[in-house]
Amino acid sequence: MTKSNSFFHNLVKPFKFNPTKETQEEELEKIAAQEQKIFSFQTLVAATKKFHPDNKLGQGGYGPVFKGKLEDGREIAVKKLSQSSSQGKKEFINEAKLLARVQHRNVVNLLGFCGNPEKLLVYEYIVHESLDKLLFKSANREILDWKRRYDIILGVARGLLYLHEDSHDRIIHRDIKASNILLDDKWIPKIADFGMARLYPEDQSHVNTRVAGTNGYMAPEYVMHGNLSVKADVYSFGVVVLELISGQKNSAFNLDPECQNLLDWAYKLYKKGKSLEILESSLASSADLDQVSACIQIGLLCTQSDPQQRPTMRRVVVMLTRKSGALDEPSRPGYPGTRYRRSRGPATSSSTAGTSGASSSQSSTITTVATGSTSGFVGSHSHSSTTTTAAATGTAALGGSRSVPDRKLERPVFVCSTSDPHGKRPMKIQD
Ligand SMILES: Nc1ncnc2c1ncn2[C@@H]1O[C@H](COP(=O)(O)OP(=O)(O)OP(=O)(O)O)[C@@H](O)[C@H]1O
Repeated sequence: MTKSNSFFHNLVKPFKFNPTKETQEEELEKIAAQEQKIFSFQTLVAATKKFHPDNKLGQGGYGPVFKGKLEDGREIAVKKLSQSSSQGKKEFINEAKLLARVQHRNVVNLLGFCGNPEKLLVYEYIVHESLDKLLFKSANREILDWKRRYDIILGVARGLLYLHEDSHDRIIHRDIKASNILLDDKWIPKIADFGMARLYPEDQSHVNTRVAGTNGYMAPEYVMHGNLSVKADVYSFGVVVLELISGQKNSAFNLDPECQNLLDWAYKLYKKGKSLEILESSLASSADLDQVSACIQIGLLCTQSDPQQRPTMRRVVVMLTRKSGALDEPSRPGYPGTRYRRSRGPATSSSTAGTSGASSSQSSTITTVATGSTSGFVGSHSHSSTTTTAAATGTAALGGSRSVPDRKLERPVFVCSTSDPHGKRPMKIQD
């Protein structure tokens, strides 16, 4: 049955089977709610057994996530947005409706939402949950053999390409990392948390506490200058690629004391022609070594210091899927604290797309930082729980490192206050 047919069927059904006027109206309301993806609070309370702690899947920066089951049997994940946002109910619903239209095989499906009395988002439940749990916290990581890891790399690349170029409202994710990649029953990766900040805009007064990304995944130009573009996502994607290949977490890397982090290590080995040494040993039997070395090179291309040199996601997908052909030589990876030199030549069309607000933000945001304030970042293995914030006025900028007990701020964060008063609010890409 087509969608419009099913809508018509639903519309006439109550008149057929429910004789009283009240019930007809109730039914119609229900249908309208269904079509608009609005869930009642009671439905979600019942589905999660009153948000029972046993049903808690995890705690993210925006609030806890609970597993639930709807009356029709569908399993759901309900994200409870914590209360501190001043966003009105109407705006929330508008934004949620917009995001509900974002649909792609590699992006988590937002089933709907509830705006009152609490703000809740309802997602399809993804069986294998997040990649970080399997990759970094599980004794069962061999389950992710090379084929699965390669498919995850390709799927995430396609999902990001969709968000950047093909969705109705093109989106920069800003927080691509292993815990925001969920794996379904067929191990298909789904990007989660896209557009979260659209639903959760920050008050000006909260701007210096807004989570803007996660240590180890944030591109240097974003951390140091507040320059946000699609290339920041490309960078984070590159980190995830190298993490998937090595089984090492970039922000907790400690295998080689001479290397600051995983990227540094991968690049060093690459330059010596030994890049395959980063491959996790459990993958040795399942790996296609040509594919692995191509993926390492792509990971390094994505994490290059100069955002203009990084490929677009479209180019990444092409590189991942073509059978042969030489790849570009990656230059040194960047990470917060390193300086990068902009390439002098004209920007390619791909690299300029989406550099929203970059130039205007640069001067006022963090001139002091740009000259190399590095505290809290270099040597990420020794700073994995450092939090970095910029003052709302934009004067203190980087360098202030502190540990904050609040889960929301547990991770190192940076807020580019001048360029982006809404903190993590995802940017629409300029056409
Ligand atoms: N749709 C889903 N299906 C299954 N599990 C989910 C789903 N959404 C979230 N989870 C689980 O809930 C946990 C918390 O998710 P959430 O996205 O809120 O936080 P996070 O990504 O860990 O951190 P942050 O919000 O700080 O980025 C995830 O790690 C994941 O395991």
